[in-house]
Amino acid sequence: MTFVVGLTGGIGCGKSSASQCFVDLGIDVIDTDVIARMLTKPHGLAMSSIKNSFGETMIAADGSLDRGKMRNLIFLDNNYRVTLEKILHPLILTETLQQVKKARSPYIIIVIPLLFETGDYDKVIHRSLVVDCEEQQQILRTIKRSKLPEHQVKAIIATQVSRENRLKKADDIIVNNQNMAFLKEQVAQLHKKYISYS
Ligand SMILES: Nc1ncnc2c1ncn2[C@@H]1O[C@H](COP(=O)(O)OP(=O)(O)OP(=O)(O)O)[C@@H](O)[C@H]1O
Repeated sequence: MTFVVGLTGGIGCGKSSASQCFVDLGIDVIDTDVIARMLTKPHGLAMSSIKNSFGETMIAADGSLDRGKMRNLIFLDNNYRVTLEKILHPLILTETLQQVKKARSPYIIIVIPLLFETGDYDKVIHRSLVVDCEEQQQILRTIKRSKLPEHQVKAIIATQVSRENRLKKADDIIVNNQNMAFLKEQVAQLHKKYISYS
């Protein structure tokens, strides 16, 4: 069985940046956010269930999920979040497991933003890796990249597991509080370690 590392971290902490560093080292990276987007494209596997549960109002003109509208809706009422997650999470897990089977690198990284929130991947991963930075930096990076307003970024952070708990649960931590070179250096060290485990 291939050695599997679950990479997580709060919004904007640098999960995509860190996972790109692993890709550059030849490692297969499976990104559950990419899978979620694939499932909610026009004709995506999740779209008929989303239409049944939420109606046409959540569907954009091209037939994909209207992510902005859905984001607003699930902030309004947590029941909507639960409904959406009940549709998406099993489909994401199934697709992830299929991609794990196809992966060929010495070990695999799965990017799972909600790794510690869901527990869905406890039996899939051998080790957890948290990409961490200070909350202020996290907020600035997220605003810069997503153009979401600060209050919405803070609201998203509040729905995620706390930084303290995430760090407690981490097997490995990337301290992403400097530049890209510092991030790459830490990924290179972890790469050596994971190769030795695989
Ligand atoms: N070490 C770094 N140096 C400079 N910029 C960085 C660094 N790490 C991340 N960033 C920038 O911060 C922003 C957020 O990073 P990234 O997209 O990797 O985070 P993420 O955790 O994947 O975010 P999300 O949870 O929203 O998907 C991006 O614009 C990225 O370029």
